[in-house]
Amino acid sequence: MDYDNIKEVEGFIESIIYRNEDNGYSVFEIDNEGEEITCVGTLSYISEGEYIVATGNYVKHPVYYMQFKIDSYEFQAPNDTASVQRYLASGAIKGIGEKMASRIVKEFGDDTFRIMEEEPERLAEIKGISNNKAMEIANQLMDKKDMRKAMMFLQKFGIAMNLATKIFKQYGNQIYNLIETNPYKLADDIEGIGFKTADEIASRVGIKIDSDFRIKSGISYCLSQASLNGHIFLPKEELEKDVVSLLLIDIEDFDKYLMDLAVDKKVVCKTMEDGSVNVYSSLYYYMEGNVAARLKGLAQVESRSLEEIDERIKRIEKEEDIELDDIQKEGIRMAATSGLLVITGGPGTGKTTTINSIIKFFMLDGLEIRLAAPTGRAAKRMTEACNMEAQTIHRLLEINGGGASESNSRASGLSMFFERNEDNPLEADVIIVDEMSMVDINIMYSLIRAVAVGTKLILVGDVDQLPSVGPGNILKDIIASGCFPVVKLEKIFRQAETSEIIMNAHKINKGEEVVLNKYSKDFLFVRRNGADAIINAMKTLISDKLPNYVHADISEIQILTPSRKSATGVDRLNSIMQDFLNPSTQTKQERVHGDTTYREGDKVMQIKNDYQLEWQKKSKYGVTYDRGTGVFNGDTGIIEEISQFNETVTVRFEDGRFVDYEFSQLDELELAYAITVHKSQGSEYPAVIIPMYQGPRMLMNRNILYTAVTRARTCVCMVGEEEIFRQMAKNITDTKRYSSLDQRIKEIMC
Ligand SMILES: Nc1ncnc2c1ncn2[C@@H]1O[C@H](COP(=O)(O)OP(=O)(O)OP(=O)(O)O)[C@@H](O)[C@H]1O
Repeated sequence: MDYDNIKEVEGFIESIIYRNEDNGYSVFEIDNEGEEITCVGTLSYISEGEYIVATGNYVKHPVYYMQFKIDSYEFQAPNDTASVQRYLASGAIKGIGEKMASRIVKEFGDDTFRIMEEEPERLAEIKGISNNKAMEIANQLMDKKDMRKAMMFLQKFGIAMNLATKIFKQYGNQIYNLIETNPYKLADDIEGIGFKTADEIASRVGIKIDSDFRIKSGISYCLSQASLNGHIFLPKEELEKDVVSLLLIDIEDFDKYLMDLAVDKKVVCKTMEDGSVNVYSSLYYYMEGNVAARLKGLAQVESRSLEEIDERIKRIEKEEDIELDDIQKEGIRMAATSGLLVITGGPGTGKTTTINSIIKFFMLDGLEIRLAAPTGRAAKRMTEACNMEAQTIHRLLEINGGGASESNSRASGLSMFFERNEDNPLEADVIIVDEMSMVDINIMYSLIRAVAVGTKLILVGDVDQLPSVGPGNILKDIIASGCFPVVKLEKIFRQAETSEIIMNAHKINKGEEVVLNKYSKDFLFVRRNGADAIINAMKTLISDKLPNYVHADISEIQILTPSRKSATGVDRLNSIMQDFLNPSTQTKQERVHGDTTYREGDKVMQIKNDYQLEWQKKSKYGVTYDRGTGVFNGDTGIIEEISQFNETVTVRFEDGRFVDYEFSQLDELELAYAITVHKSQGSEYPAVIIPMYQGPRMLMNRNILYTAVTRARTCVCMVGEEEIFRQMAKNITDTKRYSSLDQRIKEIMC
């Protein structure tokens, strides 16, 4: 065949081989009078059975040979009886099979399509088609036509195909009117469309920049952006400033817009005692209130003989061969007599020892105890430290997949995802949650809804760790409220000679001088100047020095760095360390996705919670013995295999789970030779390496340094400039987080 001269093909779409709903890229086969042609192209809409006329040219694919690459195309209504019959029989219209199609065409001939569109009631003349069915068929035809038109329309605004489908499903033919009057509604209603996209559409259709819709949508957007930075609310003045700089207009009567949004129940404005006003998105306002009320409900006092408690503490001390400190004992007494307890302290202050004694105490009562932590790694650590199974909070609450995404779940406080809630609370007498500093308002709300009054809740954590990534300041606020029993552990039990990590972490936290040298057993500072010299020294440490020193595999040693983008940020370090530790070879398969090359043998991390991702556990013979769903933010593993044929990347996670990622799902993974300190929260590694090099000031602070250092079990290795270390240790200008759980608790408790 003379492929070079063929510039147009046409035929029925026989089968869709591949379609990316994000960008419309499709591979499909058409039947051109018996000849099958494989076509590739970006199509806003596609459906098997449609008749397409496409222009383009043939290209040669290395595996699939000749394919027709589409430049432009149009769908044509079938125009001869054979085509009409074929279209109807293709399954494109639900409820019409081959036999029915031939009956219809026999009756109406070439006029079939016109009749179906203009006089659909006549379809009922055909045997087997009732009046209702006739109308249903007509509706389907109409819908298809409408959908095609809407997709083409939305594409003009650069809206991805799957979003366009969602938009059409939500609004149908209202979409044209909506886009012309208030495209900002899309940002409210459609997950995946944000203010920026809506604003872009609005400017194209000529909506005024000071339109009410734009201002109100801008306010909601600024509040949601604030929540991404951890805030539950914003002071009114700050919000107004954000909105003005977003919209680049003067707003005369800001209060009026706030009032409108409050009437629509989108925001809550709260006037404080000093007359200032805080603005909340309604979601977080009610979540905070709910968490406060439920905490109050749990905080019941149980009367119990102190003598009996102390007797039992003695018994535990004897059995465990340990002498508990006075505060630790007090902690056990409080746990025995309170429905809600917080235990807080820095590293090595005996939190785990106290939890373990509490567990023993309640075991002697025969109580059912459940342990949980916010991430998989933290839960694993807790399991080892307590010698009892700990789960992620997600698993504890029995995540059910639900079919929605995380951002969707945010809108409903995640709760739609969990089997456990107020109607089906956790069946436990005592629930102990570790690493509470990582718990944000969403997960706290979901957790507390599932804890019935009468179940004891013990919250454990170190308030000086970085706050949660999500909004809220839960642990700090609960303590700050002063309304609940808190055990503050301050004595460092691990001695200086055995752990400089612990001693120095406490010094950093208190702002005391830390001696830096390279002769320490576990707190090393290697002086280097300049990013490249620092990275070279890091290479030697990770490949040569540390694995033997801490008896760990290279993959277990973690590089932690404050920033993403600097010269020693995550992105650059990952690319350098990948080349160094896992270079390209002929035998290793690779897959490029975005800016990243994924290679067999690479260390990777899951970077979002995906409740639907399937995993399997396999025996050493490759036989699956366990399977389930859910892979969570922070889970780390190694790329075991990349299959170009199946278009999958298989990752073996640290806990032995295998997960197949389709190539299109690679956004969920990141290389993990280096990770941010934020991502390392709740994890512990045998050794960590931290570059000490300049970066964005707001990330070069004490909180980050403290969190990074406390991630190391056996050895912390800092490489770089001493001055940077000193600056970080000094910088306590914590970026302010607006949350008010402490106030809300006080309001209902006092
Ligand atoms: N009362 C005590 N007497 C003697 N040693 C203790 C006591 N309490 C804790 N320790 C010891 O101190 C060390 C640190 O305690 P533990 O692991 O409980 O602290 P932690 O706060 O959980 O630390 P991290 O946050 O670093 O895990 C352990 O070796 C533990 O055995």
